[in-house]
Amino acid sequence: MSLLVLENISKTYEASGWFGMKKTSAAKASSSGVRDISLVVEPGMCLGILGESGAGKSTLARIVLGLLAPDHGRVTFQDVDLYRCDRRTRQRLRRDLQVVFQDSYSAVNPRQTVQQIIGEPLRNFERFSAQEEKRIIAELLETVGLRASDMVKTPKQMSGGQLQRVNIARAIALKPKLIVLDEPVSSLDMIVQKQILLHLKELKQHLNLSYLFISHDVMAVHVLSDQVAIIDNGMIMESINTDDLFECNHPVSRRIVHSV
Ligand SMILES: Nc1ncnc2c1ncn2[C@@H]1O[C@H](COP(=O)(O)OP(=O)(O)OP(=O)(O)O)[C@@H](O)[C@H]1O
Repeated sequence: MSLLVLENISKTYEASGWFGMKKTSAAKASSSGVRDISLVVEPGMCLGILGESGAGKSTLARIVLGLLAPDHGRVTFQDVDLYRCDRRTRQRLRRDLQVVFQDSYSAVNPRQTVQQIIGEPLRNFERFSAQEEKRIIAELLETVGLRASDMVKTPKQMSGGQLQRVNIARAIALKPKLIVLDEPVSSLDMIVQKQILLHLKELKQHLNLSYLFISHDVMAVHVLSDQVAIIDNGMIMESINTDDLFECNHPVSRRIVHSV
């Protein structure tokens, strides 16, 4: 069974111009989200979605996360139609479908401690004793390369890279099946980017995770992904094995891949 299947997904944003005036048809076309996207994520696989700014990557991420209903097409996660199931089923699926966003600081409540941040999904979905929860959080911190003693810190006391590790710990806390990584290292410096990408790769193997890795960075996609879908203007231009990424055929794919 495939973990995630997208079939012919399209989403067009309602375009209104300045002061609510209607846009011209050319402007409407340019604000299109995604068009006729089909893709599959198998268990244990990292599918990279590579595209330039405005290509439709975040739109796709929000559709996969159940946050933005597509106009057409179907999203099937663990054999369930994500937009045609009841609320209870969707909530159950939510624990297997986690996300790490680009901006580590805005993804957390600045007033919470690391312990409270990582503990949130545990409290929402499980019923551990306070002691057991603390033990799990300590273990999660060590799994992502931080120290158990970091749990008393607040986001302000951490670097961007450390805080992104906290976000990763929160995302893996419930042992999900799929994590949507929406530009998870783009706001970090090069050395930290590489450390976190390699760590994500290790975690994928050890925890048998699958990733949908959204990025504009061809090198990052190359490090982490098994397969890559190159997206431009809301459409998939080419799907390719990562090993063949630099030999892609489509002229638009070549432009994107060689634009580094
Ligand atoms: N809420 C919205 N209303 C109108 N148009 C939108 C909206 N969100 C996105 N768009 C348009 O849809 C297209 C795809 O945007 P999206 O944010 O998905 O791209 P992206 O690849 O994630 O870009 P970036 O890397 O810059 O975040 C763009 O043309 C964008 O202007």
